[in-house]
Amino acid sequence: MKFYEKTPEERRAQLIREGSLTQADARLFAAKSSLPAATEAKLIENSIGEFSLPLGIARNLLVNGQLHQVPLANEEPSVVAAASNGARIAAENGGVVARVDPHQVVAEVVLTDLADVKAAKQTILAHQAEIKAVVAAAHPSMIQRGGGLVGVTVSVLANRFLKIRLTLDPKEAMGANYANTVAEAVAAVVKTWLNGTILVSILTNAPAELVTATVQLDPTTLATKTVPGDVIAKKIVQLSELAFVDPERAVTHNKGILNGVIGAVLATGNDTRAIAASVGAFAAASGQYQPLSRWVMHAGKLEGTLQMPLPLGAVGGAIGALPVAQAARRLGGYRDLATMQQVIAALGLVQNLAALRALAGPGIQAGHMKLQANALAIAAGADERELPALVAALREGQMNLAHAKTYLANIRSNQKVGQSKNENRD
Ligand SMILES: CC(C)(COP(=O)([O-])OP(=O)([O-])OC[C@H]1O[C@@H](n2cnc3c(N)ncnc32)[C@H](O)[C@@H]1OP(=O)([O-])[O-])[C@@H](O)C(=O)NCCC(=O)NCCSC(=O)C[C@@](C)(O)CC(=O)[O-]
Ligand SMILES: NC(=O)C1=CN([C@@H]2O[C@H](COP(=O)(O)OP(=O)(O)OC[C@H]3O[C@@H](n4cnc5c(N)ncnc54)[C@H](O)[C@@H]3O)[C@@H](O)[C@H]2O)C=CC1
Repeated sequence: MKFYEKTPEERRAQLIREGSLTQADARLFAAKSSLPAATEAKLIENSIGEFSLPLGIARNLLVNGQLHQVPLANEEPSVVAAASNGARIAAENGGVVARVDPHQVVAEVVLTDLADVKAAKQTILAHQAEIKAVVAAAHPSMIQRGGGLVGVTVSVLANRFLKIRLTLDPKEAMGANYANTVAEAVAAVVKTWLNGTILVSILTNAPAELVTATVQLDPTTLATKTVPGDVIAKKIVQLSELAFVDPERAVTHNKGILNGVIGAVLATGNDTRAIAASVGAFAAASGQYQPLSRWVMHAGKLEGTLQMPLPLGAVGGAIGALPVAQAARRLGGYRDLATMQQVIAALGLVQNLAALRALAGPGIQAGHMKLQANALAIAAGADERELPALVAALREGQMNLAHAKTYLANIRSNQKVGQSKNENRD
C-alpha cells in the first residue's frame, strides 16, 4: 500500500518505523481538536494528524458602523493585543470605513505556435458569443446565481503568445477552481478554431478587486504614557512617507499589516498563499515596492487609508470542510463575502496603526517583548502554575531563552526549598 493510501495512524506508524518520527511527537500530531476524522484524513494528502494554533480575538473592531469580534489564528505574541489596541483607538474615533470593488476572478488561456498571431486574435474576438456560451455551460449554477463571464479581452504578447483574458464573477466563492474549470473549457473549444498550441489555461493570482479601508483619528487619542498625540501623529505620517521611498521599510510596514490579515484569513479557512502572492504583486506594481497604507494629516486629523487585494471566498474551497472556519465566519460577523473582505482590510489598517504608534512612541520592544515573555516562558518549559513567576522574572531581567531556563530552574529550586521547609514544619 502506498503512503498516500494509508490512514493518518498508519502513516505515523510508518514514519516511526522509518526513524523520522518519535512516539512522543506522533502523539502530538494525533491529538484531536474539532477536525472531523474524514477532513483530517482526506482534506490534504499524506496527512499524519493535526497542527494547532491559538485562535485570538481582535476585540470590538468597528467597521461601517458595525462592531466585529475578529478571530485570527496566530503564533506571534502581541499581534492580537496590537490589533485590539488599534481597534480600540479606531472605535474612539468613529471606526473604520471600508468598501470593496465588485468581486471578480481572472483566468487566462494562452496559445503559442500560431502561424499568424494577429489573425488568431481577430478569430477569438469574432467568437465572443460562443465563449460566453462555453463559460455558461462549464458551470451552469454560477449563471443561476447571477455570476459568470463579465468580459473577454485578447492580447498579443512578445509577438507570439495569444492571451485570452476571461474576467469572471464567482459570486460568494473565491473562484479559483471555478476559473480553472472555465479556462480549460474555453481552451478546449478555442483549440478547434485555431491551429496553435494551448500553452496554459489557469486563473491568475494577480490582484483583481481591491478593498479600501479608511480611518480618521483625532491626534489626542494617539497619546502614549510618555509621548503626546500630536507628536505620535506627526511621526506616523513621517513613517508612512519613509515607507514610500524606502522599500526595505515598506516590506516591514506591510508585514505589520499582514500580521492581522493572514491570521484572520487563515481562521476563515481561506487560501493564505493567494493573499501573499497578490499582495506582493500589488505592492510592487509600480516597479518599486510600496506600502499598502498611507497616513496623512487632513483637516487636523490623522487619516489612514489602506488598499489591498483580498481574494477570499465565503463559500467553497476548504471552508465547508473545516467546522472551525465556519464558526469563525459566524463569530466575525461576516454575513457575506464583501463584509469579510471589508472587516479583514480594516483589521490590517488598525494593526498597522498600532505598530506605527508603538514605533512612534516607546518603540516596538516595550509592548512586544512584554507579551513575548509568555512565549519564552512556555518555550523554556514552564507549566501553567510556573508561568506567572517566570514571566515576571523575564520582564525584570533578561528576555532570552537561556535566561528563561535559568530563571525557571531558580523558581523550581526555590519551590523545593519552600516545600521542604513546609514538610519540616509538619
Ligand atoms: C502591545 C501593546 C498593545 C501594548 O499596549 P500598551 O499601551 O502598553 O498597553 P495598555 O495596557 O495601555 O493597553 C492598550 C490596549 O491594547 C490592548 N491590549 C493590551 N494588552 C493586551 C493583552 N495582553 N491582550 C489583549 N489585548 C491587549 C487592549 O485593547 C488595551 O486596551 P484596553 O482593553 O485595556 O482598554 C502595544 O504596545 C502595541 O500595540 N504594540 C504593537 C505591537 C505589534 O505591532 N506587534 C506585532 C509584532 S511586531 C511586527 O511584527 C511588525 C512591525 C511592528 O515591525 C511592523 C512595522 O514595523 O510597521
Ligand atoms: N492559484 C490559486 O489560487 C488556486 C487556488 N485553488 C483553491 O481553490 C479554492 C477556491 O476555489 P473556488 O472556486 O472558490 O471554490 P470551489 O471549487 O469549492 O467552488 C465553489 C463552489 O461553491 C458553490 N457555491 C455555492 N453557493 C455559492 C455562491 N453563493 N456563490 C458562489 N459559489 C457558490 C459553487 O457552485 C462551487 O461549486 C481554494 O481552496 C483555493 O485554495 C485552486 C487552484 C488554484
